[in-house]
Amino acid sequence: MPYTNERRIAELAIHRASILTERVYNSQVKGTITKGDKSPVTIADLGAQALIISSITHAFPEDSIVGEEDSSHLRADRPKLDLVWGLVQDSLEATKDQTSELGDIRDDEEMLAAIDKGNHQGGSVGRIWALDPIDGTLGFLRGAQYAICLGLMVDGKVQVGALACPNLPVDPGAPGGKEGILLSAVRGQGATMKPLSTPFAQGAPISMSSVTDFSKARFCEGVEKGHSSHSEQASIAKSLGITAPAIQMDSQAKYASISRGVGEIYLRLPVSLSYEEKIWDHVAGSLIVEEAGGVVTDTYGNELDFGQGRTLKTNKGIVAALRALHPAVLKAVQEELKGFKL
Ligand SMILES: Nc1ncnc2c1ncn2[C@@H]1O[C@H](COP(=O)(O)O)[C@@H](OP(=O)(O)O)[C@H]1O
Ligand SMILES: [Mg+2]
Ligand SMILES: [Mg+2]
Ligand SMILES: [Mg+2]
Repeated sequence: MPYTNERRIAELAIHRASILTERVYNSQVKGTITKGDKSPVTIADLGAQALIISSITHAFPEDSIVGEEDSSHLRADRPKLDLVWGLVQDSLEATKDQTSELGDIRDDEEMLAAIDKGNHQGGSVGRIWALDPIDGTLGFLRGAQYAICLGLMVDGKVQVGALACPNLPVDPGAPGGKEGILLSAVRGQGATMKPLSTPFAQGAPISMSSVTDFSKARFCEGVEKGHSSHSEQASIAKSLGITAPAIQMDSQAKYASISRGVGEIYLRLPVSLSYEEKIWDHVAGSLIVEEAGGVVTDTYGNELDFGQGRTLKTNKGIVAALRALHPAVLKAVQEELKGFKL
């Protein structure tokens, strides 16, 4: 089957990174830095990016990588660099049985170089991985949902996607139970899920819910009001006859959630006309939802065009829904946004 090895390496790489992010999540020291756009990045984002990029480079040395972060802050801050290098070494040690498949990192210089290999500009030619080492950094800092997200685009089209959601329950029916899931998909081969604690296990196929009655449907949205318009999303839900309150969570855990039947719709309506969605915020999640029986478009009803560079330049917002519900959801979105100058 095509992309079997890419899927396996993607799953193992994000699992390896999750050992580091969970260690930081459970510790007091997050080492938060505020980036130029005022958003936060932590030592966990940087360590996870290093581990994943070095794993991908080991397995597929010819491939390019678009990663969210860069090493500039670490190069200017020796104590933070030492902290990240220590965490990376611990995670390499914890996964040393995977060194032949995922490779090693010899020293802190090699770690910094791995982080910076994510500086590719993207585009519609060749094999390009898109990586979000921690999606939902604000959720991560709040002790809520976050996701480690990795996908492979070939000539601008997503072919492989993998998501680790360390804080989603393994059994959605038992929210207090064991946490941590690993989802993946290959285009045309379906989506699967397994506990994050068993990355070598065979994943179980997942599919979206079969609820087609809006009065029983649920929609997901982000927590951050600055990232999507809650008021417009509420008004759309009302116009569709949705009565259940919105399921709010940070990160691509929303895509993970609807792809395994918890919620039927994910809306991300733009709050500003100028913001361009980043490809790493959608590559993995959108493929997993499509392979689980959903449709993902922007608010114009257009496919997401991942071949435009590091951002989804030609798209605005996200409308993800169960295939049978998508046309009605899109119509309601477009009605609501009429005055917004789409
Ligand atoms: N104005 C904006 N509109 C939409 N998304 C935004 C935004 N500002 C930041 N984001 C993105 O929203 C992502 C989190 O999504 P959500 O709000 O669904 O949890 C962030 O990912 P990171 O946390 O990886 O930086 C960031 O890329
Ligand atoms: Mg960020
Ligand atoms: Mg993100
Ligand atoms: Mg991120």
